[in-house]
Amino acid sequence: MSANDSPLPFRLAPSILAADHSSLKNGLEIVESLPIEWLHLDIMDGHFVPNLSFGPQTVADLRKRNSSLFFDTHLMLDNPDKHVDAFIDAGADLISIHVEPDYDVAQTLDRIKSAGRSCGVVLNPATPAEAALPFIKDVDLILVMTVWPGFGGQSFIEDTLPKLNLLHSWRMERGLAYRLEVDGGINLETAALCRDQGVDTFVAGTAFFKAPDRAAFLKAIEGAG
Ligand SMILES: O=C(CO)[C@@H](O)[C@H](O)COP(=O)(O)O
Repeated sequence: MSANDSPLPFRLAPSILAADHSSLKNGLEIVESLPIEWLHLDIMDGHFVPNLSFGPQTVADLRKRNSSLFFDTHLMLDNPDKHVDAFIDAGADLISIHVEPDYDVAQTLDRIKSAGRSCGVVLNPATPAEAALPFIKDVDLILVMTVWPGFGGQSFIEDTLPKLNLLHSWRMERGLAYRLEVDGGINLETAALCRDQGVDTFVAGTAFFKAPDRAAFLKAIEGAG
């Protein structure tokens, strides 16, 4: 075990954004066919990020399929406070909200927790780790974007690695148990770089859904690093 090993078990969260949107049910079943606990759901508003994806109805419909997957829901919205209740009602297990827009982040995290759901904060590539500091005692997860959010299939930004290291050392020093998650350009090589910084939770869209052998990919990424 290296000094940078996470205290938490590995999780792969395939991003359903990279699945065929004419049948997200099929995407869900692909993930369920493997020993994977988490599913990542990317919600984009076309304002905070330059793309649109899907909304609470889609999350609710996927939830209705009686999936036991943990719905790791990433809100890329200008006004997460206005929409968070809809995602709670839709059955999201964890809701992560960005710290960059102008709204009451602490109050919105409280709403998520009061509904009995897990909560997280998200940092864009240029947002310093310090922006998460006011919330680190209250969150279950910190998500570091390793690409600019909005689109799948982008290249990993290596400048984010020191931020991961800092967020990992803060949780170790303070005895905190938040997960450290990365999202964007994650493949076997970049996952290993992140694992070296203490990351335990890996979102993968393209690398997972386009893998010729997804079971082999899962095994390899679990051992990466
Ligand atoms: O949130 C986002 C993009 O904004 C991500 O979840 C991407 O969907 C990850 O896709 P890949 O980079 O793995 O293709």
